[in-house]
Amino acid sequence: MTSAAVADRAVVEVRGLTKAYRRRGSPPLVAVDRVDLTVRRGEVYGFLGPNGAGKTTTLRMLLGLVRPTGGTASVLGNAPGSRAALEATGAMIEGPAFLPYLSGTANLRVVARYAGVDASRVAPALESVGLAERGDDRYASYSLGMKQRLGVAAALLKDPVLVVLDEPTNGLDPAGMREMRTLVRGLAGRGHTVVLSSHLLGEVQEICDRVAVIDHGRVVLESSVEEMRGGSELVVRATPSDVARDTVAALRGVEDVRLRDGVLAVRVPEAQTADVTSALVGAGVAVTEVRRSERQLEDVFLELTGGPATGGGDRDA
Ligand SMILES: Nc1ncnc2c1ncn2[C@@H]1O[C@H](COP(=O)(O)OP(=O)(O)OP(=O)(O)O)[C@@H](O)[C@H]1O
Repeated sequence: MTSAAVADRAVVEVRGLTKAYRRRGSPPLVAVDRVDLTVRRGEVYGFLGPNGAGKTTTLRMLLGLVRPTGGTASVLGNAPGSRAALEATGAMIEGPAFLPYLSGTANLRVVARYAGVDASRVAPALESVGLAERGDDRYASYSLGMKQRLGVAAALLKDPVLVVLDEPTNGLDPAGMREMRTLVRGLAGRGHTVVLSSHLLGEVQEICDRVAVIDHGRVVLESSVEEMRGGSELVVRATPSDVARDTVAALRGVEDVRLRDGVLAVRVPEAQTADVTSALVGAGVAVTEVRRSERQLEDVFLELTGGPATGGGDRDA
């Protein structure tokens, strides 16, 4: 294969991946149902879905920790769990486990020895998660955000092509979340490919390049975050609103106009915003507000699944 072909090859390819758990006296529980995914080199790929959707099970299959009952998965062309796949992959899954009485540095040395990685990798890994100065402090003294970042540092010890992070911001306060987002984007900036799971729409929207939306084990959408938002809309408040709607609908370039609760949502190229305003004024309509609004991932999720994005009354979404 040429080097260009290697660079183009997907880092993760998943086709028809399925995991059914047998249950005594009941039909099997299909945790992951015929999932197709492609993760390209250098992107941050988000796996978005409510609790219990099957995200962790899928990630565990990518790491060779859970055996699929159907379909295929590959990491850089290798079977998950194979030596070649493991060498190319670093992961933080279901919370990092470290020894509380050891320092961050000492903990990473333990992980490095266990993983057969040279101890010289510990310092750069700490550095890349912003913990270089706290490396000598005991793990027990770390904030939750620091603990999570040490988990990412452990995943980076091998300097892997692929970094898999299961709910990396789970439980973090807003400052910790922000640090983790910056860290993840930085990983992609340094050439790593990142696959992460999240049940937080806003987070995925901010960090990821592409997203798979998963619901009840099925991928209901795989696309770029940009495409998923579907471009921006113009929000217009004007009275009388029905005259405003008809005026805007008659304009060239307007793709769609919807009137909801007295507010118009207009799909129109950004360059034509001024045309909308002047047409309304020309029609004698009183305009009180014209602004651009991004379509949120939350709206997309509702459209796709017919339900809210977080199950079980989760904290924020
Ligand atoms: N070892 C197992 N045995 C039986 N059922 C399991 C097992 N692991 C997961 N499941 C079930 O599979 C489904 C998907 O679980 P999974 O943990 O993959 O979801 P998730 O999207 O990661 O959600 P969460 O964020 O809550 O972990 C759930 O219904 C879960 O109860």
